[in-house]
Amino acid sequence: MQSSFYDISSSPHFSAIAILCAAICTFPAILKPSATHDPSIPTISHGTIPWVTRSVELMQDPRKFVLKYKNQFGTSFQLSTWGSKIAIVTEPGMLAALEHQCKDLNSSRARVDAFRALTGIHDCYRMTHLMGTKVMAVSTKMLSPSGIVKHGTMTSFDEMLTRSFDDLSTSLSKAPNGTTSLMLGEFVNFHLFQGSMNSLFGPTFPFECYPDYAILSSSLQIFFSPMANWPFVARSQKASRRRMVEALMRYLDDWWNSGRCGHIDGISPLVHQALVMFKEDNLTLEEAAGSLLISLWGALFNVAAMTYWLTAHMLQDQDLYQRLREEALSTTGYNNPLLESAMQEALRTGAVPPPTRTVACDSEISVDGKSYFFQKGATVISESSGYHFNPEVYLDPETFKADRFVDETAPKPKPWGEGYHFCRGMHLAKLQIKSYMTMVLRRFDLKVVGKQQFVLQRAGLIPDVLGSDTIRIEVSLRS
Ligand code: HEM
Repeated sequence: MQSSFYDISSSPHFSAIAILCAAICTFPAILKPSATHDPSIPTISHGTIPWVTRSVELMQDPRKFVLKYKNQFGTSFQLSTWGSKIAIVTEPGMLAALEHQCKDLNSSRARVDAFRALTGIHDCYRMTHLMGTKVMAVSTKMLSPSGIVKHGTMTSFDEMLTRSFDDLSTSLSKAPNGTTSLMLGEFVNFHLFQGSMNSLFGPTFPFECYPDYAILSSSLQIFFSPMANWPFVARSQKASRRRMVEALMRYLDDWWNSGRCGHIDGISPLVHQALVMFKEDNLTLEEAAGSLLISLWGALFNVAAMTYWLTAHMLQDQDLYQRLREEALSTTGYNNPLLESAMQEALRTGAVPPPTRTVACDSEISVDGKSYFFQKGATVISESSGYHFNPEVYLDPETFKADRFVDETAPKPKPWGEGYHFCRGMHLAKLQIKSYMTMVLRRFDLKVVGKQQFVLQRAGLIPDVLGSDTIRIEVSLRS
């Protein structure tokens, strides 16, 4: 990605700047007296600069932050930012229990923030409501294990992935030395984008918008920041985001204007039904395209991050690479025990944007007999690394052990969220990761070029595979 003054999202100090800006924007809030409350959630001390130091520490390395304060305070703790609190819960079940007891704990603000960040469409309450209610009900059915089989979701994913790898094979066979060199994040994202978009939208999807998707997905931190709407900030990233929305509007245009009888070639029943609902609820074409962009991102972003992480680990360990390849070559499908286990280990050690909720009014809830007070306006973040790196659950948690889950009784990782908003796409995601890995293992040789840093970076709380990738690979046809 080109770098300029405007591309400040790539600066390591961006988190600090964003938080400072948030602080300035919310300054009046700290002048109000805060409600008196039972301080049963331990609060982390301010640090050298009140309201700033700890927020920056959290954004710089969320996993390290969570593990450090979990050791000190236990499963939940909070920090003060200007005018509000961030409560962090680290154990599976806590977020679901909170949601269950507290109707005032909701995801609306997080959804609206995500919608605005990803689409640039400011007025998005109708869309977030529709997506969170009617479309979610359809997703639950269609993305279930039986729904995936019934609607051929993996078939269309596999077909397009195969075609995308066929194109790569052809270009490799014509290349003078039979290899191509590129960044691992690019390799993973590009081909998954082809498969995933085909399975959701069909072959008329504007696949040429991939470069804009790549820029958008590595610019999220800046779009989530209070500076996002400043006119001179991230102009090139905003242009990519706009082009994505426009490409989806063109994709929809004919169908949208065709009345009820139109059909989009190869579209998944899930997206088709969502479009019918968008029309029935009188969304504009732009709002419908924005909603598709959200679905597109939700379906691809985490799958690509986890696949990247798994591939990176495989390339770092030649013995594992060899064993995965032998397994892939000796079977026909992709339900292979070592691959399954290595994928679970990637899901354990990788990172996802953590589920986030807002507390609409002062609330007291109890979890496992312990009472917790949440102040109105507080943000609740559920960070699974507290569980995934707990040595009482996973022996030697910092080490990537590909065989860890060959023993099927080992407790499975939980990167899927929980409660009302748990991941509907988890079954599909696992199949896609395994399909991608199996095809790569069967068809190509990958080699890391030079010494690279194997770290799954986050930009703030969001994994940033494309923006911070340092792993260059050489790809050739399998020898
Ligand atoms: C490795 C891949 C994936 C991971 C780690 C993952 C993780 C998550 C997490 C943590 C949530 C909870 C969000 C929250 O509570 O705010 C979630 C929700 C969801 N995910 Fe996934 N996801 C993945 C892949 C997918 C795929 C492939 C799809 C669909 C094709 C999908 C569809 C959904 C849906 C529909 C929701 C519910 C959103 C809501 O209710 O707001 N996910 N996912």
